[in-house]
Amino acid sequence: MTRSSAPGKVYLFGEHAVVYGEPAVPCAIERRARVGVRRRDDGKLRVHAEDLSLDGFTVEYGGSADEQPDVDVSESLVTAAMGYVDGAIEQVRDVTGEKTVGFDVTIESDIPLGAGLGSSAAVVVAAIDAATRELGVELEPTEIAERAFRTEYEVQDGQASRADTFCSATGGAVRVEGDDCGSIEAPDLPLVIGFDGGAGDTGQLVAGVRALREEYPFAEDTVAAIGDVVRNGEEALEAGDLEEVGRLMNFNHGLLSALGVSSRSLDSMVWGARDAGAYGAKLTGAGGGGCIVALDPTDETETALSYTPGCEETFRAELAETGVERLE
Ligand SMILES: Nc1ncnc2c1ncn2[C@@H]1O[C@H](COP(=O)(O)OP(=O)(O)OP(=O)(O)O)[C@@H](O)[C@H]1O
Ligand SMILES: C[C@@](O)(CCO)CC(=O)[O-]
Ligand SMILES: [Mg+2]
Repeated sequence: MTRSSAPGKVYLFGEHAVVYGEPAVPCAIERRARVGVRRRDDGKLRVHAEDLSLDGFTVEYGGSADEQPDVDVSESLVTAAMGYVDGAIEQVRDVTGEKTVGFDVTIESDIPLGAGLGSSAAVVVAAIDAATRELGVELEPTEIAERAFRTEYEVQDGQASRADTFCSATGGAVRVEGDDCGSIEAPDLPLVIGFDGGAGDTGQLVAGVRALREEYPFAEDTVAAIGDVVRNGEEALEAGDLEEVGRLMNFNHGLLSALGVSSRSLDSMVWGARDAGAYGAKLTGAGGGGCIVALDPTDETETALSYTPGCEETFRAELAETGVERLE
């Protein structure tokens, strides 16, 4: 068994707009997905996902596409989970040249699914690293990031940025603009997360923004305005000016809301954090439901969020300095 882990992330700035070439600044956090793999020579893929339903589930299939997995959980859950794992294994087969190899795959994760914390990227990055190493191939984090991006790109129907996968593979705070990806220095960030217990489907939310951009020219301007906010945010980060970073996060949330990707519970958590004195707060990731991220060095935001209707869980997030990590 070869195992790797990879972290989730929050966006300080720039989700959605990054899909259209604007810059974004995501930041890896200490919540990880761990993926263990063992080679199989019958070409089959057997996936055990501990956290995908209450009791987890196992699905085994292989060979031809008409061979349906035999499991007793909903088909949509299986399809969703298999898309990412399948895509990751396809990349592994491609890069190692072992076109017909199969795997037993076990996924454990403490990143909530579809909540804007990059669970999909973490699973794909950890799976690619573990499965290539199981076959005796060691990839650099940047190569893993590139392969993981291709997987997200396919699952999200040809609309994805490199931000989540690069951040998960390399760790730390990063800046992504098109195919230009790099690490940046960030000041100590007092990150507080609020989670509404819900989820959004990244592919669908990205498609919604795309439709809006096609229908209204000013939605294109909204996306460009997010780019301006990000560039200002980078300067504020460089200057270590957390108050300004917070103000720009607020601005960014308003623009995401205009693009239709916020929700009642996300807005109410954002306002809960602001009222508690956070420097700023915004939704993180694709939106639709899931998590907000706020900046607050005091305990006030966490306390306020724990009483905010719609907030199910609140916790402080630490920056993950390490991206993909080899466990054994
Ligand atoms: N623990 C897990 N086990 C199996 N599959 C998982 C797990 N965590 C995430 N996934 C896969 O990732 C999908 C969620 O990815 P999606 O991109 O919609 O949300 P996210 O990555 O959590 O949030 P965002 O992209 O907004 O940051 C799940 O439907 C599932 O296919
Ligand atoms: C919404 C989005 O910008 C971030 C999802 O975490 C999509 C992407 O970058 O691929
Ligand atoms: Mg995702």
